[in-house]
Amino acid sequence: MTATPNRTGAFTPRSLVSSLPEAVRKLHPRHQVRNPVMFVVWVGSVLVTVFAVGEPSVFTVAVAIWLWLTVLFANLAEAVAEGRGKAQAESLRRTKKDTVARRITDQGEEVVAGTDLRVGDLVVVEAGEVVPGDGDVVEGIATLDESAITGESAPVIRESGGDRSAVTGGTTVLSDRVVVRISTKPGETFVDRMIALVEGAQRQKTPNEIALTILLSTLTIIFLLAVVALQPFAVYSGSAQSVIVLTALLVCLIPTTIGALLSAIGIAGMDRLVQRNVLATSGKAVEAAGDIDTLLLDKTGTITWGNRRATELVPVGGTSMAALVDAARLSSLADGTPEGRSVVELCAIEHGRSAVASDHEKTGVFVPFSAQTRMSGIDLGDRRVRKGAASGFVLTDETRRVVDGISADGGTPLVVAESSTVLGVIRLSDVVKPGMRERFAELRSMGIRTVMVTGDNPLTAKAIAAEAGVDDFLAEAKPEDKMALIRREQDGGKLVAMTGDGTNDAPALAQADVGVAMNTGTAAAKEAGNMVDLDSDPTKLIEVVGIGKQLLITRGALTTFSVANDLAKYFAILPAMFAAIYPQLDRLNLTHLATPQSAILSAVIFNALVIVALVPLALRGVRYRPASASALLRRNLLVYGVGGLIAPFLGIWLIDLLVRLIPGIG
Ligand SMILES: Nc1ncnc2c1ncn2[C@@H]1O[C@H](COP(=O)(O)OP(=O)(O)OP(=O)(O)O)[C@@H](O)[C@H]1O
Ligand SMILES: [K+]
Ligand SMILES: [Mg+2]
Repeated sequence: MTATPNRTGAFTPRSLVSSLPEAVRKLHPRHQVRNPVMFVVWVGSVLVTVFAVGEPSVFTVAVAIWLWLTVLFANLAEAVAEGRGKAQAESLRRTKKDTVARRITDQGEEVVAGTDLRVGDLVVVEAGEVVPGDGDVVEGIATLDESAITGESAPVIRESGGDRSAVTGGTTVLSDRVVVRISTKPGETFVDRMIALVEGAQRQKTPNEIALTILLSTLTIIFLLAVVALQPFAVYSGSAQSVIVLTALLVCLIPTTIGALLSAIGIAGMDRLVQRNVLATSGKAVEAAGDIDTLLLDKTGTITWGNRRATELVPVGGTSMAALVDAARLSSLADGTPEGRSVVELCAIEHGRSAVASDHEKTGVFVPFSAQTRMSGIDLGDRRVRKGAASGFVLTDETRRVVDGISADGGTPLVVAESSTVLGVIRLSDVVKPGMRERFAELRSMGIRTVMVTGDNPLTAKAIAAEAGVDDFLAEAKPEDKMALIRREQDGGKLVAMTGDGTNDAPALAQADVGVAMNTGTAAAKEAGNMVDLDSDPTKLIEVVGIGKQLLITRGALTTFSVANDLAKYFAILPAMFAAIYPQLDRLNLTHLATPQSAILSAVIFNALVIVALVPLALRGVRYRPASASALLRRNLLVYGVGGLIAPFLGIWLIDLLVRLIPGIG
């Protein structure tokens, strides 16, 4: 949500220097073979070095040095990108200090090391203590400082029973006392996984990256053949080229720019998510986010604030207000949902009824709310009191009118009934978050369809959908309906994203191409999704889509630039190389490079410097405004394609002005 203090955001030139040792370490061939384009440069560097040692000249030594620098700069790009994650992993490790846990036993409490906890253990955590492991609050409510994980210093509330029950090891309880059931083994906690993730230990090439690598390798082979084929032609015309010149030419022509920056772009994309407190378990998910066609959003808590509160009681069928208040309160006394608690509060504040159950009331059998029945209530003696969605009751015309009236306003009607007699209706009010309409308009301009999914009735859903400006809605949705909707969209060839927090959401989160689980959500939801939002902000999905798009666009733009660049280099260098034999070619030698040697060396230097120059862009991502994919493509081809064609002529010409001053070259 807000900028977080412990996140290393912007690229600084200093990081180029501090990443140098790592870049040197990456010169090892074991690392280089993973990147075919750069491996060719590496082999070329070795070759030229051997020749330079055998027959040292200013030219050969200079070319050898700059070829090694090319490889080093590529390593540097990757090392800088990784360095940011390492800094973060370091700060996370600090939160993993040795904790002690107060484990509950049959005899009472015992103090054990946090590392000795087992899944299912119950531990007590009180104000001032550190949560010893990941788990769910099973008793009590407390405020916690989660800044160790999220970087966000504002306290958060965690409580038993609801969608805000998950706590993370390493965070601190600020007030009150909770009992936590441990849900993960020591060593496999969320922080452990997070460290592995930001360090890139698990990073694998995504399918898109693999496809691009194959394309780049193919280009490399084509250029290799083209350069080799040049030699007979050169020999025939009496100007056989040296291995050094041919190698230099090859390096200039193969797509080194994108080859060098590809992995940094991917790492930086993950990193941009981390900076926004989203952890992706795979780079594939980040890419999928950039291609999303359909976005599923919950109504309550995502589009609306989610603190849905009872605001009014409407008796029907001649029922007295007192009788309705009595039944509404009774049905909610043991209902721990925010909705249930707000009903009890309304009865207490506006109707003077006690907010706690009497001893007699405590003997009732509570019927908890479930998303399946959409109902909750109590059986007390021979009284059967229920409240819930209107669809679960038989309504008179009068009640139907009240229910529809509340729904049409965007409120949620809860019908209250005793035995089979409807007594009245509770109005639950919720407010659409500000700025939603603009966000959905933004998504629409990117070509993304938004669908609001809610358990609420169609009328309420329609009213809220219209107010918020979503494209479509699905009402009276049970959890399995979400999954069915996702399947339907996917069968139509669409990529689908959704957010969720409940165990109920887990199947749908797993089915979605991008499933963002809330950090407060249940362990099942977090396992099922491929991203976790530490801020538990369901609208974060919109930013995630933006980051995914930016990743794809950055990669596309730099690929375009790289290939255009290589083509331009061909026309910048060749005329200079052959000008001596074919004077007519000199007319093509637009930039009037001094000598063939200075032309070659300038091109190699330019080729290497372009990599460093583009590191900030690769890490930051190209600037991105919401627009349709085709508009973005057009703009990118124009800016990066044309820019890529012009840059080498300018750059090589400028470098040549300096290089020609070197004795033995100019
Ligand atoms: N505590 C409760 N007791 C009885 N009925 C409830 C309670 N809470 C919600 N309901 C009813 O059940 C319906 C479905 O609730 P559910 O939580 O499945 O979806 P929702 O919160 O309306 O939508 P969303 O999927 O956006 O969270 C609600 O619209 C409401 O009519
Ligand atoms: K190149
Ligand atoms: Mg709900």
